Amino acid sequence: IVGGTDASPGEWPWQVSLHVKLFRRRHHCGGSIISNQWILTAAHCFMSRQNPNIWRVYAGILKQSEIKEDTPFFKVEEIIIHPQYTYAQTGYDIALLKLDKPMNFTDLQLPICLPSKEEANMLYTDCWVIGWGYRKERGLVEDILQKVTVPLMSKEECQARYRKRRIDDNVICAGYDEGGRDACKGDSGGPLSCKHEEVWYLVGITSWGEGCARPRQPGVYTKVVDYLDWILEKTT
Ligand SMILES: COC(=O)Nc1ccc2c(c1)CCCCCCC[C@H](NC(=O)/C=C/c1cc(Cl)ccc1-n1cnnn1)c1nc-2c(Cl)[nH]1
Repeated sequence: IVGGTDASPGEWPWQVSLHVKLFRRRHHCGGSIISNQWILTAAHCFMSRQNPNIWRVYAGILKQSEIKEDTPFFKVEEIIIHPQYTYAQTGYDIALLKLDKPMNFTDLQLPICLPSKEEANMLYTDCWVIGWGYRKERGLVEDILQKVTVPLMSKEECQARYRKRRIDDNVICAGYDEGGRDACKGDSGGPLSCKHEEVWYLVGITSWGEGCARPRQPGVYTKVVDYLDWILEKTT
């Protein structure tokens, strides 16, 4: 996260850290708890790593340094990648992880609400992107979870910023024309969370951008409300 501040314990209880256990263990992507057995994240996190056995889901943590060999984690039973996904810039950047057993909810690990179809065109005004990603394009994974507020922008405005690309319908863009605050490497898969009438909704999944926090290069997020049918089909 570029231009953010430290999160507090329990502030974002739906945020998880997805680790890959290969030669060494390391943070790979963010994700969001949407029920006691399902995590919603980005499809691009799994390119060439689709074997569920190498993944570890750490929930209820604020700092990466809380994760040690004996720190409890959830195993992944199944990885479901959207069938139309090819790569982040062409959309469908969404995936579901089924945990091998249901998690108990605590003050530090709780689900976030999925947006409702009725509110698909809602203009959310209190949106935050969070993660342990880099603070700048050439950086390192952060220890303390970072948060930054970003304004949503219209599809037309986003298309105008990314003229070389086709910004399709099922993404949502967020960022500042002057730059300075954005997601960055290591934040992908995590939530774009928006608060509306005291309830938090999972409006976006951190997907891609042209550099981090550059002027007029907003972050591009998978628009979760456009995938509600797919999510419900796969999780019920
Ligand atoms: C110590 O552990 C680590 O260093 N871990 C570790 C550290 C870093 C990384 C990994 C592991 C995962 C790499 C492969 C999967 C994922 C590959 C793509 C992924 N993208 C993002 O997270 C965000 C993109 C992004 C999103 C928005 Cl909304 C806006 C601008 C963005 N950026 C544009 N340029 N940079 N960011 C990424 N993630 C990393 C990189 Cl490196 N790139």
